[in-house]
Amino acid sequence: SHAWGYAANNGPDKWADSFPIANGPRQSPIDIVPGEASYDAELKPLVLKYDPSTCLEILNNGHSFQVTFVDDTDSSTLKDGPISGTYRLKQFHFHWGASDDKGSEHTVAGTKYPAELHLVHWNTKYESFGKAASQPDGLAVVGVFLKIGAKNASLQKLIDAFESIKTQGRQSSFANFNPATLLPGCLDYWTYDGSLTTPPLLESVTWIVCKEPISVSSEQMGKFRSLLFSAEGEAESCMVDNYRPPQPLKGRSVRASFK
Ligand SMILES: NS(=O)(=O)c1c(F)cccc1F
Ligand SMILES: [Zn+2]
Repeated sequence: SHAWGYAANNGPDKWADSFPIANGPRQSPIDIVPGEASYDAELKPLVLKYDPSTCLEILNNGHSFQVTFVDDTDSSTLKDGPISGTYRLKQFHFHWGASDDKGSEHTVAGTKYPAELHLVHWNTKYESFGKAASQPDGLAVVGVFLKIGAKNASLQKLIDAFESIKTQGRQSSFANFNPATLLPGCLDYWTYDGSLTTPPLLESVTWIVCKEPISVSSEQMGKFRSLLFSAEGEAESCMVDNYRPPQPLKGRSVRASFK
């Protein structure tokens, strides 16, 4: 059945069995090689406008934890950057490792970060996230690397909610969180055409990966690893290593917004 996951029997190396697009021409993530990215002076600065009052809930979906937003108006949007039009924030989530030496999906010249944040936006030229997700210009995901360092007060607000979403399927209300507090100070980015990094792996994502990481303490990473893939009453399985490794570039170019 479609019970995909990150274990040996249902993980990234098995996804092509049920989702053949896994071997498609624009799959994500990729290894970003800064020396091979081409600076594009026509790329605009990102314009992110987030309204904390659109924050709805935090949930454990069995693959990651996710914070979901009300997306029936243009309150929280992404504009400019490499995209045209207006994309609405739908949710953000993370990918991380079992130890601090791995966890990110994108890598930078082979370097893995301990975690990666994804802010998922959909193109309002389509009527919903679901419709947009099947279109080549339907989604725009902003990726932010997490690097071990100082404790991050903004991440701590998410961590403080983990007790209520420990197991798969649990969700709890989560209000007035401003995702802008998770962005690095500098919004220089790399951009390329890619896909969802989890099944159904749809090739509908304009990726926008920030060059500058945000900080997370090692203790905070430990709290990420206290979440469970498993549901209540099932044998406990720690939510770790929920990342897809880099995929073939297949001739795509990666552009840089900075010199
Ligand atoms: N990882 S990702 O950002 O590509 C992603 C999406 F964009 C949308 C849904 C799930 C998901 F995992
Ligand atoms: Zn993701």
